[in-house]
Amino acid sequence: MKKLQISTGILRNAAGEIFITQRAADAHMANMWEFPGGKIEEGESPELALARELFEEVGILPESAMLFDKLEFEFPDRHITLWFWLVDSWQGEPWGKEGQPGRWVAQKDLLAEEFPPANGPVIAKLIAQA
Ligand SMILES: Nc1nc2c([nH]c(=O)n2[C@H]2C[C@H](O)[C@@H](COP(=O)(O)OP(=O)(O)OP(=O)(O)O)O2)c(=O)[nH]1
Ligand SMILES: [Mg+2]
Repeated sequence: MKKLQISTGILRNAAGEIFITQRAADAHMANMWEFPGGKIEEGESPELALARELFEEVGILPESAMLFDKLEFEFPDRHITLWFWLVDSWQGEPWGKEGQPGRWVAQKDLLAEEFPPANGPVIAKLIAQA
């Protein structure tokens, strides 16, 4: 079974909105919306992976990151550990740098059905705290 560690950023602006992006049609969890992020590479810390992935995918440099949740999930073909970082300060303006659609959503309006099943608990926690 493939084992992956993933670092993702919950980018939240001063209005309490979160920037989410849509996964590609040919990717695992195709077309689902997600918190930008990706695989932690060999020898890389979760924080460093977060900064690298956020720059690659949405063009921002995080200035702070607080671990909000860490979840394990078993897909039929892989076991993933997801690190969800709350980022409320960054340099730049997030956009779909890899051509992916992106949008701001009020924290209370996040919809679990739009995200991969692994995100269920973190979406519930975000809504509860909105
Ligand atoms: N980025 C992100 N990935 C998520 C979320 N929820 C969730 O189940 N995943 C899963 C989907 C993928 O199996 C994995 C993330 O991999 P990825 O495709 O983003 O990896 P990556 O950016 O490094 O891209 P690549 O190397 O495959 O090109 O985690 C989420 O909210 N954000
Ligand atoms: Mg990614």
